[in-house]
Amino acid sequence: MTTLLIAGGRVLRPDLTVERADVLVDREAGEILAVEPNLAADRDTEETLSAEGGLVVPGLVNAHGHGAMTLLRGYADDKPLDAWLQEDIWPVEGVLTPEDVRAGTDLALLELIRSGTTGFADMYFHVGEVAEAVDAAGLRGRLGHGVVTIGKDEEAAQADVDEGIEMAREYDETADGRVTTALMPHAPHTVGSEYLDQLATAADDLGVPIHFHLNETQEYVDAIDAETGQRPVDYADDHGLLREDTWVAHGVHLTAEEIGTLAETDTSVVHCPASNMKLASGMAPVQTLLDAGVGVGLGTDGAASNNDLDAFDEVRDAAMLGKLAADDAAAVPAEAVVEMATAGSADALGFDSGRIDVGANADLAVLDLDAAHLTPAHDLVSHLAYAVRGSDVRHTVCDGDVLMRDREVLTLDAEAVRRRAREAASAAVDRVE
Ligand SMILES: N[C@@H](CCSC[C@H]1O[C@@H](n2cnc3c(=O)[nH]cnc32)[C@H](O)[C@@H]1O)C(=O)O
Ligand SMILES: [Zn+2]
Repeated sequence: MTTLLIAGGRVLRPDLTVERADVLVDREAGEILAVEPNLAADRDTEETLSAEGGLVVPGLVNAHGHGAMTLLRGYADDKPLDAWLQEDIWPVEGVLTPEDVRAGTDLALLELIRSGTTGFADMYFHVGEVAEAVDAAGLRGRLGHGVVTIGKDEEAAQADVDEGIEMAREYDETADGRVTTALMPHAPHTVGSEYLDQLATAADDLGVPIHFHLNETQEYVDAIDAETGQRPVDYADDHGLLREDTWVAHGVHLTAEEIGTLAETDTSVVHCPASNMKLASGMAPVQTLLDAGVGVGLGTDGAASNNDLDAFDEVRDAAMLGKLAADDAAAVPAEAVVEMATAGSADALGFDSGRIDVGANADLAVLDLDAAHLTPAHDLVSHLAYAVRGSDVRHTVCDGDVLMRDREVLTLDAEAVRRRAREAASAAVDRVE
């Protein structure tokens, strides 16, 4: 066994207390071996990371996004969801090559590592490229092909469903278990009902979870109502999409009955506050979801509706918007948002991560607390919720491997990644214009 020691700092524990402790990691198993004060390096210790003056936190988990949309960051802003997708985003996505998706995903992974995110969910296409990128960059990803059948003839629709199933089969449990998959119908109204049934059956066959956009805008809710006369949650439930391992994105426009059904079926909801604000989709009832016992995680959504992948921004936005939505400054407190971005998102994705504890995945980040905007330090959980930024991350570790040391990313050539993404983005835009 070889070990990695993270020494000299304070540690955020699963109960959100902070203690002085070192963290010892089994590199081969990718697991945390010990969390105790004064652990010394021994002959098994290959590497020591300094956490002096810092705080060791679980690597954040970004539970909803579209990685390669980094290529479209700043390409089209200030529009509502439907117009933005149909007029701007989908035309460019239509010309993206597998190499483009690789370049955009690499850029996303670079940004995630640099801001202390170690686990994420990705709904996109050319999933083979995404899986290879995640394997090489060293993060943990739950990946899927976003299936859309609306507006396609039967052959094309079936081909998209088949691709979703094939990708989930091919890449599940690859990259030493860091890459897992899910079946990802884009949304209840963009995938035909017979195809939803096929995907639900495939999820049983393959033993993988289901993920989709749910009740993101009033228009999305109205589309299902017009088609079926049902609320989308009932419709999704009738098609067997709501399960203990299902996680849905957004959940902005939900009735009390729908929230009850999500709780009963153990479906997790991933809140994406920045995307919801930017597209004016609405305010998710986050405190009501928490009160109902629904598992809640956090996501950035794609970089084109955010416009960055810094999960610490999302944590702060979730607390702010949660209070506004509940009209109550005590709603969605600091502890709740920190929990959502760590254990909440990890649980939603089925990762044994999101907690610094013996036996958990060694997915963690070390934050530098030595900064003007983090002074003084009355309460570090408050800082995590309201003041820390992704740029405060000093080291990032996933599965026992160091992905960033002293702000130098070790698994990606940052310069080359940015150059390739710039080139891919401008060539793609040139092809549509
Ligand atoms: N196979 C599909 C692609 C689906 S990937 C997932 C899709 O979700 C889109 N997307 C990004 N953000 C959002 C959102 O907030 N709501 C709904 N869709 C989104 C994204 O642009 C991407 O096209 C096709 O051929 O069109
Ligand atoms: Zn999305």
